[in-house]
Order: sequence, then C-alpha cells, then structure tokens
Amino acid sequence: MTTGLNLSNVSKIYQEGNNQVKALDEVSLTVNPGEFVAVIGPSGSGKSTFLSIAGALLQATSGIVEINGKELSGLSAKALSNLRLQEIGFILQTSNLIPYLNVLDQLLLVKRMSGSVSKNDKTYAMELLENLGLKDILKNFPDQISGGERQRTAIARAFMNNPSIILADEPTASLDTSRAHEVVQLIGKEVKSRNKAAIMVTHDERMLQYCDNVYRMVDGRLEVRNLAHV
Ligand SMILES: Nc1ncnc2c1ncn2[C@@H]1O[C@H](COP(=O)(O)OP(=O)(O)OP(=O)(O)O)[C@@H](O)[C@H]1O
Repeated sequence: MTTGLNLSNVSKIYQEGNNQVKALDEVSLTVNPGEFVAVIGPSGSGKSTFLSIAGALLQATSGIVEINGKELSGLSAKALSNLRLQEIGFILQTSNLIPYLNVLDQLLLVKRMSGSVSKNDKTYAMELLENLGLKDILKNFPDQISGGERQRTAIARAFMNNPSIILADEPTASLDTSRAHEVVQLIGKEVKSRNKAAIMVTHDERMLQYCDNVYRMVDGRLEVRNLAHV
C-alpha cells in the first residue's frame, strides 16, 4: 500500500464574483512517512489553500489527493471527517487550547471526541507529554503555562490520535526565537521517531534547517528549493 501524502497536479480555483483566482496551479508533491517538509513563499502565494487541501478541509478543483493510497475525491463527507480525525494532526499558528482543560485533558479530549478514553490512551498521552518536556505541568491550565509550553501541548495533541500525516501552519508565529527553534526541532524529532509524513508552512527561514526538503510556493506553483542555500 502507498503510504504518506500524495498530491498530483492539484489546482484550486476560487470564484470571486465574476473573477476567478487560481490559488494552486498543478501542484504535485509526495511526502513519505518520516519525512518533514517545509513550504515557504510570499503572502497570497497559495500556502494556506495548499495545506487545507492536503488536510482534507478543502476540495481541489482538479487533480488527485491521496492519503495512505486513499483518494479523497471518492470519499463521502462522513468518511472525510473520520479521515481528518484519525489520519491528520493539525498544528496551527496559535495553540487553540481549551481554556478550562488542563494539559493532559487537552490530549484526552481528542480521544473522547472519537469514542472513549482507555488506560492505554492515558499512557500514550503521558508518554507524548514527557517526550515534549511537559510532564511537570500535566495539571496546569493554558493560562498557567508559557507560550512555548502551550505550543508544545498543541504538538502533543496533534500526535494524540497517532495520525499518519502532520500539518503545521506557521507553528512558530506566536513564539520568540529560542522557543521557535525548540518547537520546530521537537516537531521534527516526533515526526522521525513516530514515522509521520509532515508538512510545515512557515515564513521563518531559520526553521528550514530542521526539515528534509524545502519547497517554495510562487503564484500557486510549487518549486523545489535547494537546502544548500538555506
Ligand atoms: N475563499 C477565497 N475566495 C477567493 N479567493 C481566495 C480565497 N482564499 C484565498 N483566496 C486567494 O487565493 C490566493 C492564495 O491565498 P492563500 O491564502 O492560500 O495564500 P497564502 O500563501 O496562504 O497567504 P498568507 O501567507 O497571507 O496566508 C490569494 O490570491 C487569495 O486572495
């Protein structure tokens, strides 16, 4: 079976009144398990559109999107929503934690949403939080921890359902430099050790050193960017 994420000739056209905006133009990309890819590019070049399509949040106008060999266009709304819950972990610009849940419960909520919480789930959550250096703040609430800790909690949460794909949209936007490095390094480490296929959209060129491959989005087209120039 093909694993990871595969996009072939994906285009997206938005209709804006009488105008058409071509946000993605024949984008092709394969991300294999264990591979951490960065996508950079100017504002408006199509990065958010690309990540939304890769995460099954938005439908392509044409082209093929496959997750673990499963083509998304053939799936019902219910199947797509299950796939998002089970196969995709999202990390966003801000951590989007729930104010009234402590760090551990932020992770267990993911399990509650997809059924019930078992003892194994709790053990797995603790292991993730320990790997991300959060084991001393399990019982703390979001307003009692730092921005870096909140973002690390969001990373742990993204891995909680053991998804095969990790998608990060500017995960360092709200962090200072040292925390930004720490957070991206941790995403990279978890991606490798848990064999996930990961894409990070970033404006921050200093974060590219933690990635295996870098692509640049220019006017909806995806170009390979040589890491030697980073
Ligand atoms: N819902 C929409 N309807 C119409 N046009 C849209 C829509 N969403 C995005 N666009 C247009 O598609 C193009 C790509 O936008 P997109 O948000 O994907 O770029 P981006 O690289 O993520 O930008 P940023 O870094 O500012 O978030 C832009 O020209 C944008 O104006």
